[in-house]
Amino acid sequence: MAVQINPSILSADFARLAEETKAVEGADWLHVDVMDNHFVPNLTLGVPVVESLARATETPLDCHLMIENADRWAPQYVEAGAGSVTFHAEAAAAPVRLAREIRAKGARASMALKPATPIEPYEDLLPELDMVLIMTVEPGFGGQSFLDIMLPKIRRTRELITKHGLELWLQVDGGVSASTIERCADAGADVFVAGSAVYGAEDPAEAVRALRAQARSATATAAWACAH
Ligand SMILES: O=C(CO)[C@@H](O)[C@H](O)COP(=O)(O)O
Ligand SMILES: [Co+2]
Repeated sequence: MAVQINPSILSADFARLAEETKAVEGADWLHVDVMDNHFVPNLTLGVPVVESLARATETPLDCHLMIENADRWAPQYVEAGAGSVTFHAEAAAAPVRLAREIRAKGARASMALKPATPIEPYEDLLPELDMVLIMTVEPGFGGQSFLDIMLPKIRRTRELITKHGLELWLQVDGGVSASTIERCADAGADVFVAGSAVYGAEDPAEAVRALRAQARSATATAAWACAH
């Protein structure tokens, strides 16, 4: 099973974003946290910055929208150049219509769940998606501690993906580091967002390689992956 490591530029230096994208060359995707100070109590960046980032790097952009009114805004991030757009289930009025619109515009469609939102009500939506994001912290800030009470939700989500024979990716985001990534991989995650663990490291590109190696070896012995 392929694993992917997506550094979050939330932990990068926002005054040097173009250079910071180069510091993680070799990463699978660049994770871009969009926050509107309404859905979460923090404000980051919007469409114009995503347009500039898309021009500045060849690494595809994985935009994580922590914003209200996702139905209105998410398609604009595809137009801005994102290769994957994640909206929050809690912020989308019509998630099926939105996922179809994102795909029709040419990007991967992904849905995120806050820690208190269960996956089960969304089981029937999974075929409409390319990725599910299980938040392993409360969204809003980098550098928080990993919530290991989310591991059962990661396992249940992986079981649903397997049960329906789907190809969708399972992303985890929040507190993912050398000390937590193996538990996430063992539970069923295959796409790992890491902000402080990558940009806080002396050599961010080396941190990406090390996290990938750890995730790969944990996946190799994980029951969910061996059953494939
Ligand atoms: O979406 C978010 C936070 O809301 C994340 O993408 C963080 O940016 C991850 O940062 P670390 O927890 O890895 O430092
Ligand atoms: Co994020």
